[in-house]
Amino acid sequence: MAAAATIVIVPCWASGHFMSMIAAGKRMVDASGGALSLTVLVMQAPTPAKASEVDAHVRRESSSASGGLLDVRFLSLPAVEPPPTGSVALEEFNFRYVQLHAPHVEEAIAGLALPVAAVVVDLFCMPLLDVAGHLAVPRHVYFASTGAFLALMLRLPAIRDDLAVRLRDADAEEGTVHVPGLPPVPLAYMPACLWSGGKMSSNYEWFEYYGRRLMDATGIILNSSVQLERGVLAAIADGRCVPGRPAPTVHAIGPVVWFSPAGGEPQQPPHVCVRWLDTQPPGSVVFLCFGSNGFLDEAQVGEAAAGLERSGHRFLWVLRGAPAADPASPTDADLGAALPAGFQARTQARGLVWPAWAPQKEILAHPAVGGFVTHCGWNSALESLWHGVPMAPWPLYAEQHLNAFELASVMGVAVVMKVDRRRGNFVEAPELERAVRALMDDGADEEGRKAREKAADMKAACRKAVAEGGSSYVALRKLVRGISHGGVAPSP
Ligand SMILES: O=c1ccn([C@@H]2O[C@H](COP(=O)(O)OP(=O)(O)O[C@H]3O[C@H](CO)[C@@H](O)[C@H](O)[C@H]3O)[C@@H](O)[C@H]2O)c(=O)[nH]1
Repeated sequence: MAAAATIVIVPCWASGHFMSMIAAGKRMVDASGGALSLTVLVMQAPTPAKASEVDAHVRRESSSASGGLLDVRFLSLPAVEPPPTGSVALEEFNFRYVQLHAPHVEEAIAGLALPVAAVVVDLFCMPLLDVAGHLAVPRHVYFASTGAFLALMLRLPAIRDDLAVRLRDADAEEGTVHVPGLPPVPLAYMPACLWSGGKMSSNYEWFEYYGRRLMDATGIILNSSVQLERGVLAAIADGRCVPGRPAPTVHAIGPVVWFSPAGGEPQQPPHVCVRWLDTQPPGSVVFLCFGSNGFLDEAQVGEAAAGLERSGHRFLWVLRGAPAADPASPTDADLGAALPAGFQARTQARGLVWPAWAPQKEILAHPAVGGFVTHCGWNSALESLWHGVPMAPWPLYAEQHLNAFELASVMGVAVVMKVDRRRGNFVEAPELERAVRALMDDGADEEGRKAREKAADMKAACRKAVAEGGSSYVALRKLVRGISHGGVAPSP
């Protein structure tokens, strides 16, 4: 049937956000049974490397969407001149860059042929909430991270003074922070976007702003589920985050990962990493990967190589090189130069180092993979849980330290690994060796055994959440019903 209205989504250009939001948008359209279409307004990314990543995503998604059953359209917004970077904090730059798109977003929405049922903006595109407000269209925020980070952000304005003082204190590492619904969070696990290098981050005030603006949304669409984060979701719903004001309804529709039987879109012919995994015994390989932006410096690569070698375990290591021009885009690594002399020769019988983007979803779905050393980007964590793979958290930036705490100390699906924040999240070789052994040694380590069991439980819980009648399935349908009935025609 032809769609009667469209959902407009405005994703942020970062891959971990962009792909997650497209997948969520498609899921909404699918759940509407054809009553809604999806219109994706694509901002040109501010750097050439990110712009080409976004182009690749749009090309791939446009071809698969047109070949499929879903009504999905991509509209490119006119390019804007990025604001000067200078000494401006990253979040301020992003905010100003997004804000410059507001007139183009308004014009694009006004020019649509179908009535607009809702506008959904990424967390980092929050200035565009005002456009939807101006057009009197329901406005939702898509939150690609955890409910725990959402609870903390909602709480930031209320705890500003207390937190600001403590985060400014270089010796504050011993304290804890109260995130509603979580056990006390040690300061060492505070997100790096709030606290880094032993002091308050220059981005702090922007996250506080986002926390405040979240309250202006009609609803918050969250890539998580009640099964994964019952405590924090209850705390948000009970109004424990913002004193005296209920938060907007949180629609926990996750995990939003791809749901083909293999858990990804298998490449033909299979990728080198997958072909190598095909030759390894079940559950024997530890996989190391650090998301779309993560990379390790030279000293850390040497230390990680030593830890992996001493662990004696099989490994698949995605090793990216330091960014060249764009600080958020790692390059393909020159393995000869990056790895310690002789490492590859000594470990070639049991290890593969891959220097470029790898098919992570396919890798995590592979039966040979038994553990995942991850930077704890939330998509990576969800993909791991979807396949029941236990983790060793190695957080690097953004909110990843908080995710690491939740995975290890709340969900119990990860073994703790000591990451030295004061040394740029450095992990010593013996610590990596210990964590890999704990994760992979069969039954030898109690923490590892529990993490494997819990990860298997979470695999079942994730699948149950999105299956018919599951909490995320129900939340998605409720959201879509609400959107279908609340749509209004765009302004003439
Ligand atoms: O070689 C690679 C590297 C990554 N991926 C995929 O890229 C995505 C990475 O997403 P994520 O794990 O969330 O990491 P980031 O790209 O770092 O994501 C950003 O966005 C996330 C969602 O808000 C946050 O949780 C992170 O901290 C933030 O860095 C995942 O789907 C991976 O499967 C690959 O397929 N191959």
